[in-house]
Amino acid sequence: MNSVLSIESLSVDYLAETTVHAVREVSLTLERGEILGLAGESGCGKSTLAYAITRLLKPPARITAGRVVFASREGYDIDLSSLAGDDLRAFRWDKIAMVFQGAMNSLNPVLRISEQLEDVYITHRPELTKAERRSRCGELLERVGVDRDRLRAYPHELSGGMRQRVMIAMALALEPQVLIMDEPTTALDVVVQREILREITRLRSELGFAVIFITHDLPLLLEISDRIAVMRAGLIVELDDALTLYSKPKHPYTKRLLSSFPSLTGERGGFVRTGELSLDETEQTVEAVEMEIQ
Ligand SMILES: Nc1ncnc2c1ncn2[C@@H]1O[C@H](COP(=O)(O)OP(=O)(O)OP(=O)(O)O)[C@@H](O)[C@H]1O
Repeated sequence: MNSVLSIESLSVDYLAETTVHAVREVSLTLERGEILGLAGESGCGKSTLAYAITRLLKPPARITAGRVVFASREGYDIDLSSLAGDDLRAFRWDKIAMVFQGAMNSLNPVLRISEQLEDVYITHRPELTKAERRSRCGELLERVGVDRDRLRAYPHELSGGMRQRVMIAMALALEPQVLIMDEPTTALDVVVQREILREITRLRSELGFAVIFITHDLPLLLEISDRIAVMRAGLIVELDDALTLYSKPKHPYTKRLLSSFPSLTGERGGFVRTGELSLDETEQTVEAVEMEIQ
């Protein structure tokens, strides 16, 4: 096993009027380069887990037990609870980056894309010259499928899909080893969503980072994930490779979740059963939707 992240018996409470046990003794290992899907209905604790991993939780949330350990490529372990302040901020961008659902709306409206991307390098790679920064920003944008001449654009001049790609570019700027994506494409239309997902799976093969991909959209997870964890009421109730989870679900809740997506039981679920992420199939789906739109 070659894991990059170990989550060990992690528990998170919200100390509100009544205490909510949002995450309960969750243990997970993320393998280097894998896409791990995290599925479950609204309120089951997916986002809380993501925030807890990256130590972005704010009161009234509190980690009450457990730890998260990052295994560097160089062979040393970092217990995230030992980091604070600047070290934690640097770690977050450098090693583990996050993309949220509404991320595209967090671009600064009065700054050009180039300035916002360059800022990442000014802060985290101060040794780079201006010319090196410029060229890296151009490469970054092209990597996520956006033309480098869009560097001069302001956020409002880009579509939602493009802005979300810019956010993904920004998350990848320092070549992190783990990318946590919480509903990163939910706000986008289906065609754009498909294109971005394809980009993410391609970049993962190219750059070798691991992904924790969070969504309530189980069919989508079955397509893109190597393994899937099903979460319910703060607990991981089942964790298996995507095909086994689909074809031989063990937990009654997983069965119920699967049966709540008719597309998985009808003909269109066929591609999932092959166990392969077929880009042709994805293409067909995109084409079908494009036809519908016309
Ligand atoms: N600030 C808060 N104060 C109190 N309880 C909270 C707070 N934030 C979340 N919770 C509770 O914690 C539980 C887990 O919420 P969380 O947002 O992590 O779930 P989720 O699976 O990500 O849901 P969604 O898919 O809707 O984002 C829920 O019961 C929620 O009501």
